[in-house]
Amino acid sequence: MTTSRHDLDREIALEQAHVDKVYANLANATASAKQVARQGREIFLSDRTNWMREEDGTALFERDAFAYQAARRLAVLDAEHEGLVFGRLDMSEPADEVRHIGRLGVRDQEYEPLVIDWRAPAAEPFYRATQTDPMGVVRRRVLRCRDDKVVGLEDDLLDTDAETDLPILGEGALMASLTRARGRTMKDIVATIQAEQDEAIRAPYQGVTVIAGGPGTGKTVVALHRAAYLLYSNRARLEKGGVLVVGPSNVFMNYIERVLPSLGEDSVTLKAIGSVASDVLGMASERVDRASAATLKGSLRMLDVLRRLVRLPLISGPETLRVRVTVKGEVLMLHEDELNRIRDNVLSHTKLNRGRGQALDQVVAALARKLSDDVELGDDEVESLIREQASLQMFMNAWWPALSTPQVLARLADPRIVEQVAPRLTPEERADLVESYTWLQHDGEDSEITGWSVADMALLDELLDILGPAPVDPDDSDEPLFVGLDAVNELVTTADVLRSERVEDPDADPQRTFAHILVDEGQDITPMQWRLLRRRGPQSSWTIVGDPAQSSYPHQDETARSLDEIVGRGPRRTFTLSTNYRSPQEVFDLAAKVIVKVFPEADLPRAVRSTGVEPKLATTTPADLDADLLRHVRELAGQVSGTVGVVVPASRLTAVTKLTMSDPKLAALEARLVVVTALQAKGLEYDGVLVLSPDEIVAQAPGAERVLYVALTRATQRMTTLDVTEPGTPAAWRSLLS
Ligand SMILES: Nc1ncnc2c1ncn2[C@@H]1O[C@H](COP(=O)(O)OP(=O)(O)OP(=O)(O)O)[C@@H](O)[C@H]1O
Repeated sequence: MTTSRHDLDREIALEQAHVDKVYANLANATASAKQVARQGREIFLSDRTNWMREEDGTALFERDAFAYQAARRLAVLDAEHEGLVFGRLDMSEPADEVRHIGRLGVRDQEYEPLVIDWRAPAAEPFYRATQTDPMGVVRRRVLRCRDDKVVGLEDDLLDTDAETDLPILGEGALMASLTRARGRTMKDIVATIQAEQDEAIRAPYQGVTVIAGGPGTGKTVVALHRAAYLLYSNRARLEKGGVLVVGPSNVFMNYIERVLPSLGEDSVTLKAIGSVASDVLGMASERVDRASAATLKGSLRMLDVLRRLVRLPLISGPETLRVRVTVKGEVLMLHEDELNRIRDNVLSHTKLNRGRGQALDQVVAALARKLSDDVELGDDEVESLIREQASLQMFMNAWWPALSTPQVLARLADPRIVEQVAPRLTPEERADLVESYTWLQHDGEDSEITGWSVADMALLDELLDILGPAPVDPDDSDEPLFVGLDAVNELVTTADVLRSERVEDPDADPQRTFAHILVDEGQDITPMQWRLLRRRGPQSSWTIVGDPAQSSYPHQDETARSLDEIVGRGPRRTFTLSTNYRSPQEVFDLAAKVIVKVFPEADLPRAVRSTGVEPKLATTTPADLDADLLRHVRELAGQVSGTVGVVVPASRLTAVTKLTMSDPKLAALEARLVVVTALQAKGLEYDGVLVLSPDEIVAQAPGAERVLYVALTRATQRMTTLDVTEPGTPAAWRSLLS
């Protein structure tokens, strides 16, 4: 490989000339797009009777649609200071053709391509060509740019048989990119996508695409590039229908949020799993239940509990659950059994919040049937006499109130209710469930735990599906809940009826739906959460990213069944990524030893690089913990130039955060230092990682050793583990290493 400074400078100057031309053309296109937009607006705003001129305006818009698109995406890129051009292909077929590859396509005045969008078919060889199959490429060049300046380049000679005098420069773009210090947010990999990753990115839109592979194989970053690719190849469908990207937490969403804008896409909705249902619930959560409750609440067994809960009336017992009216001096009553039958009958085909009218009708009819035959009144008269009675209205308000989902779920704080609605759970599970809602009794004052949990969001969303939306104002519950037949008299025409039903359509699903849903860390999505997601995409196609070996939800078979429901009969394709781009071999070898003992079927990727530095396995005692922890974290911070992550068991999060902040040296690191639980660290990476007390992480996290495996696979450079044990007592997890 030629590496002389002179050659390099000459080639950089040549590339700079092309990049300058690209920016100049783009500036022209943007200026003309803006001008056309302005003219278009003026035309539309001018005299509305001048139809010819309006048509002119439309034509202008169509002709310049390309410029608009480019200008819009450029505005996003500008904000990111990313280099627009990052690659070049020198082709042998077609002979001597040169293609520059970039974040968006740019053409010159003659409509000749100056830069090809990385997602276009013509750019595919940039990612797929190899020396075995050069795909017509002689030389592949990666350009490193800072804003609009070319600062370096790396070449690969792909067609070794081709007679060429093209210089081959540089030392490999991938390694340069992998060894850079990490910041707080994920970067795009558009210049260094590898062939197996490219296949997953460009997989067809339809059905379900599963991206599997071990830690650090690029599943997340590949999935995000896939979202950008799908927007490019199916823009009309996806911009209209929307793309939803779901991840495990807000920290994770913040970590990945810059990737799509850096690829010029800003129209994607990003949500943590605890926020997906905020569209209908008006709330979100990040709070994780204790392991046993989290697992139970994620299970499909909760469906039976919720359905029974909705059926269970708020009032019960022969003295309370009865209705009594008087007609012509005759007392008519319905008792618990009869009322329960009506309730079951209505709820067998109607949602509770939509069924009140029917339930009232059936109660009235049943009461009317009780009237003795010798009362001489027409059926209609009897029914309207019954309906008028205040006792009936009061009974209906108590028996069939419009319910909000939190009101219903909150009933699980009462052990007597749980006893009735959860006969299939074990006594321990029932106790776990009640215990997880004790915060509802305390007004949240003395307890650290307040508010609904992430798992509750899926239960609330499910309840909404069972109940139907509550009417806007619960105080109006004597009124018909929705405009229905009762209101027809006031309407004039059939069209009015239809229109009115459209506005208040009680059968319309309230949640927002998407055309494509991308789920990251899919191994942690519980079956109840899959149901929540499916309601957001009944017709959508899916990209599902995950690694079962990192799962914190223990019942994988149940999860697999939920996933099968999503797939239905649609096409499903799986891509398994096999190279670990994150952790050095020394770090990953240690993590691999842990996971194969407990999860032998784990996908173990091959680490792409090695640093020669083994992880450090340190031990301390409870008494020395604070001092030793600070010492080790300071040491790591001195060894790496990027981020340092302290991964702790959940019970120590607050204490360790305070401890590190109280140390002036560590406090000075500011954004470079992060303290997170092992669960929060999912999907993230840091240059230096300290894993505190692996044994406690195993004991406290729902996925036990699998969550420890997550913690042990976060480092890009160096890792220290710190056991906290009494002198002479070895840490239990170390036995997994032998
Ligand atoms: N082709 C590539 N070029 C440069 N960097 C890459 C490439 N592929 C992956 N990486 C980098 O490797 C790191 C790991 O990627 P990513 O987080 O997507 O992996 P993952 O498979 O989702 O990991 P985990 O399962 O642990 O969440 C990231 O820093 C990513 O940018």
